[in-house]
Amino acid sequence: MGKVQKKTGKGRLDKYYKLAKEQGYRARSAFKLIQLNKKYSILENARCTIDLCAAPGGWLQVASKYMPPNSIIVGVDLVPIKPIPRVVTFAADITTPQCRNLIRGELKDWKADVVLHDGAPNVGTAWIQDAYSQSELVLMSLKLAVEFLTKGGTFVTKVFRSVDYNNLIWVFNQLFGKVEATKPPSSRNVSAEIFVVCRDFLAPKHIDPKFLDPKHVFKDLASTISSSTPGITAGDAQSNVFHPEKKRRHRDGYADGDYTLFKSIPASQFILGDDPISVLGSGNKISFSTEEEKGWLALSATTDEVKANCEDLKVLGKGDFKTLMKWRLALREEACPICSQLGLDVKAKDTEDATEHVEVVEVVDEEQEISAELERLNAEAAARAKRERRRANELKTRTIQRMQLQMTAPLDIGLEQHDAALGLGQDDVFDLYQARQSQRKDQNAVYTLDADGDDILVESDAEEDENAEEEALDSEEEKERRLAGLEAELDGLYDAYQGRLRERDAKYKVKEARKKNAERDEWGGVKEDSDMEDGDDSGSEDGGWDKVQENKIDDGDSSSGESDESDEESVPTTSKALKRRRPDQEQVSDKKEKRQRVVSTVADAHSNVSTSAAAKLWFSQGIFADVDGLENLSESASSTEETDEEVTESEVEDQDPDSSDDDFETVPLEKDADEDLWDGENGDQDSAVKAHIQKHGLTTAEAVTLAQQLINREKTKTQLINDGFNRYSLNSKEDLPSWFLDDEAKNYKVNIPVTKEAMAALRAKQRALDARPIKKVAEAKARKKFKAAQRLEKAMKKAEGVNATTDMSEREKAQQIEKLMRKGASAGKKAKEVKLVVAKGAHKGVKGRPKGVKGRYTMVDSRMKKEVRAKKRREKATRKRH
Ligand SMILES: C[S@@+](CC[C@H](N)C(=O)[O-])C[C@H]1O[C@@H](n2cnc3c(N)ncnc32)[C@H](O)[C@@H]1O
Repeated sequence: MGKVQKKTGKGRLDKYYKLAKEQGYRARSAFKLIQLNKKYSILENARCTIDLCAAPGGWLQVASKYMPPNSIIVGVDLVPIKPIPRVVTFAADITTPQCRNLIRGELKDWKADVVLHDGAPNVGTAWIQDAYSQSELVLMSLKLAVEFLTKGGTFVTKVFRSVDYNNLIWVFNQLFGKVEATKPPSSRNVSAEIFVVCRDFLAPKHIDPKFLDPKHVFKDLASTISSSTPGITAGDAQSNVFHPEKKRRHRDGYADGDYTLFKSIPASQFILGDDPISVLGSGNKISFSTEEEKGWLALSATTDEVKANCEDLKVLGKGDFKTLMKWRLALREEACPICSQLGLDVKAKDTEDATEHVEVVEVVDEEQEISAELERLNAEAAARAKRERRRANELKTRTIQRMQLQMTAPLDIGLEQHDAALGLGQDDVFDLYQARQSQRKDQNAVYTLDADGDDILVESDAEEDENAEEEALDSEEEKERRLAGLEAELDGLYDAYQGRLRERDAKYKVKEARKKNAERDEWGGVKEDSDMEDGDDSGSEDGGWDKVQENKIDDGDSSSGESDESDEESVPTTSKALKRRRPDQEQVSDKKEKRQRVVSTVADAHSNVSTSAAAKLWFSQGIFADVDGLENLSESASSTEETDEEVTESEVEDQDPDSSDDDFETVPLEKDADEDLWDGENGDQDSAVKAHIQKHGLTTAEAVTLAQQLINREKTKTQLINDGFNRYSLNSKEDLPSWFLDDEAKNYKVNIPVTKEAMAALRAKQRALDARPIKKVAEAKARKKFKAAQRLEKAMKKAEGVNATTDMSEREKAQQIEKLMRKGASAGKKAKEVKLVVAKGAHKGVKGRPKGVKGRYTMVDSRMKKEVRAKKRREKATRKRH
């Protein structure tokens, strides 16, 4: 097939397309013929068929399939058709005599029963053009059909619903007995095609050649476009330059006496004529030959553009024609003396068409402009609204997120209470700059940050307070205080956030539960010593708590100084800032500081903390005899386990006035196994690690790798110690916020390589752990074992009794003992087996023991099971209804 108008998009691949593919048809159009044949039974009785415009051969395939064997099928198309069995094909133009001769040569004297035509011209221009050529093609195919069809034969053709349609049908009716137009279901609705089935060919002896002459058949149509302009023929349908798609072929030939192709039209004909549009379409040039016309040339309305346009009308576009029409109007309206002399109404009916056209175009342009402008404004407004909506949503989401992360605590924080600029938590509390700025706004001072991030006072509103404010703000102390306050707040919020995270963590929950259990076990009872000066009883339920309080009091004057000296690193914050914290800020203290302080004081405090009775009992076992520093470990453990509440500095100060001078507070250590092992800086770290390893073994792949390397002598102890000093080991953690340190700890560390073997060892260990039976199973097994042992023991006792008796002979004794021992060794009574005997066949209706059944038995009925089930079902249904 040549160029075929393609239906684009998914619609092209419709069900007939798929069917055609499935059934091996070359074109989906095959189904059109199948459906036509189904309706009119065209092919079944045909012995000779000619298919005009047959490529790629879909219709030929159908014809070959439905026509009787040995029938003749001839296909013609402009493009060659791939061979089809039983089909002869030619490549020829059906409008040419050559095609006719080829068919004649093939058919010889035969006549065709059916002539098919599904032609579509290969022009891809405007639809009206297509339709016209299609009609011509139809007439050409009809010409061939009437030549080759036998009397009573059928002609099937495709026509397009166009102005030519009725003319064609009229012609068909002259030549065929029955003419019917139909649109098979497979023909797309979007297509203007329609199939005309002309049956019962009349085969008149003489056919008027006009019936087959497009010039005559479509004559009426051509004449509908009349021309009142002298020298312009009806064939000048193309003269409407504003509708070039309605171009028609020049089928009337040249006007009488005018045989030239180039036409020069006098300007007066265009200006004064009734049909200026036709003039523009028919001529090549507008000439100014008369004096009058030359006079128009001199007018201002006749611009250079107009003159250039008049030179060659064939190259003009729509816009140029509009210019000429406007020029014509202008001449007629203002400059043309003839018009005024003639009293011509410039907006007269004769020019209405053109005038209207031009005006409409202008109005449309203006309207278009306005609507475009409107559209633009609307789009802008919509975009703006969308942007605002998005921004609001983002803000909302951020706020919610912060609330969820506990980063925003509206009205909980001193800053926010005073500062509306923070938008009740809408703004980021981590924005230090903003926080400071807003804080200062309260004090009517505006600040900015210098290059180093320090505050610089830019201006101050309230002059009265200016000096005082400046003093306060500029002072280092004030700055430090504020900074410390903010950081403390941040830390507090971060701790709360971590707390939340931990609460959600299942492992943490288990750990907490264990801790509680341990606490329960280790509870030291009600404090005996009740001579505490402090009246605060918040934690007094716990004996351990009280003891820690005592320790703190003791430490306040004695140990703090010592610790300070003995372990300077562990108490890094001897800063004045902490001392000067605001009361509300003091409640939130640095987690790290707390930890360090406790570590430094626990060692001194241990003498005051008594170990619980259970702990004493436990550690009194021989196994712990050689373990160094056990006391410290156990004591620190008990003290820290018991004191998991925070103690504020103020409380410590309350308890001991001397301690107010002290630079640090004693806070109970938050018990954390890992912290004990890896983070603690006390002397017990090694022993704690040892204990942990003894209890759990090596639990990390890194540790196993290192251990294996040591054992395999790949590394020496010295190398390992040296490896311990790396670029991270001397990093100071001083003054860094805990959230930062937590984050650093995750990523800022040496990557110890892990070997495959280490991983395999750990996995094997884990598998062994997993393979352990669960507690209940282990208990059941142990119970069983225990009972077996008991039985055996009992049997032994009995056997001894039997042996001791004098009433029995030795043989009898041996028999009895053997029986007893067998019984004792057996696994106890076995449930006796009950045999189920189905009451059917030989057992049906049997009373008493059925034949061949030994031991215990139960008779069962095969129906019983079903009936019981049915009964249950019924009961259930009745229950539901109630
Ligand atoms: C829709 S296709 C025919 C499809 C065909 N019925 C089938 O089922 O495969 C139209 C065909 O008409 C052919 N055609 C158009 N003008 C022609 C002409 N003047 N002579 C011969 N064939 C022509 C085109 O080459 C094109 O292959």
